[in-house]
Amino acid sequence: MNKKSLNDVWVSNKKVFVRVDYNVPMDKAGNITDDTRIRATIPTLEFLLSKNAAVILASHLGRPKGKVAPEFSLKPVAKKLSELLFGREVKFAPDCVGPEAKKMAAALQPGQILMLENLRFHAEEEKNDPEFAKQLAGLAEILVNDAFGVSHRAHASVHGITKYIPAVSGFLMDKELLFLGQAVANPERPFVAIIGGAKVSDKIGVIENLLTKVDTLIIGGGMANTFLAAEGHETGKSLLEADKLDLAKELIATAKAKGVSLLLPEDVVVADKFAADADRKTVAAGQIPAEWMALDIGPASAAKFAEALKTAKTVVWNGPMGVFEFDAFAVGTEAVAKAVAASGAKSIVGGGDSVAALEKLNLAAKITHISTGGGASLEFLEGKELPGIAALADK
Ligand SMILES: Nc1ncnc2c1ncn2[C@@H]1O[C@H](COP(=O)(O)OP(=O)(O)OP(=O)(O)O)[C@@H](O)[C@H]1O
Ligand SMILES: O=C(O)[C@H](O)COP(=O)(O)O
Repeated sequence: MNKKSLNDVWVSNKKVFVRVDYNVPMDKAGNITDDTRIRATIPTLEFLLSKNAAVILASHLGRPKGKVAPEFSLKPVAKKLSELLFGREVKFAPDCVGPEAKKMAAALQPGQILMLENLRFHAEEEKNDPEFAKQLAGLAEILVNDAFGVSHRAHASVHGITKYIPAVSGFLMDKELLFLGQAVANPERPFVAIIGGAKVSDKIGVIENLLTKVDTLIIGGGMANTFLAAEGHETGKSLLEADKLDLAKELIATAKAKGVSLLLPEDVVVADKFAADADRKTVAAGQIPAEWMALDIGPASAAKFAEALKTAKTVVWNGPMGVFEFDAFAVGTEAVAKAVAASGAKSIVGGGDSVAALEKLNLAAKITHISTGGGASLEFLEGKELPGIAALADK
């Protein structure tokens, strides 16, 4: 990449504004249920602290819509970070701008960490407001952007701020760009992509772009129904996007024209209602009964997909193969998780559900790269320019 990274700049004894994506899931009691995004930034933080930088951390959490909302406070995140740094103090500023934040940032000493309160408590963050961006920039001398997960948003803390202080990527950002970048620009072949999840409409761009790059495209999950219907199959009460049938037909034709092997489910697990305890049976993809709905891929599909993954050298996976939240319909997603892990390919996985399946099966360690980006990794795979990355300083 022709962008400057943390290794290219002098940070010793400097005040460094580190934008992270600590938008982590929490339960109702405010406990962090998955700290992956926090742990993923530790290498950047350890490096900065070892260089005696004064670290000012900023993140958003949730979508508080520009208003102060205590349930979206980053305070529990500061506590968790302190634990992950073996008890090192993480100071906490009650706001990300204003006199208190300014005072605390000014007083911060080399080797200390200060976390600012949720950036999205100010509507100006999402509006990319120049004055707000200037205030954030005023707290530090340089921006280290380690927030890959938010790099598809042109927000003040990742975009506007770079007009006032130089911006470089952190090590997590570097890692994301390296693995995702290599997969789309220079994949070792065969390159197999697995796309699942609820709707085709969410992932049209990704499917279109991947069709120009992959050798095999596997489609599962709810979105597969629209493709099955496009091939003339009856899909009963399954989730179906009738307005995307022509598009699905076009995508099938594009795959054919490009010589991409497009794999759709050949059998599905159908349910008599959308419920964890629904009656279920496995049927051929072409024989979904009128009153039933497909909620998972069947065993023959899982075996077909696993076969394609066996020889893969690069795998990209996003989205579950079925209604993974219900144990009875998580079998297909788990079978794909096992096949991706066993493939020995360079594997890149994004999307909360796919990662959760891998973690449940204790297979996450077998994956080459688990992306911390949801929407950001999808937009990257679509081939879009991400504003947070475009704004980094050129080399
Ligand atoms: N056959 C199906 N019918 C209805 N819903 C389905 C089906 N298969 C999968 N889903 C649903 O798709 C949802 C996930 O789709 P989504 O596109 O959000 O996936 P994702 O990219 O992995 O996103 P996330 O980051 O939230 O995991 C799950 O809630 C799952 O229940
Ligand atoms: O979780 C994410 O994908 C990022 O933190 C971005 O969050 P957003 O979709 O609310 O901008």
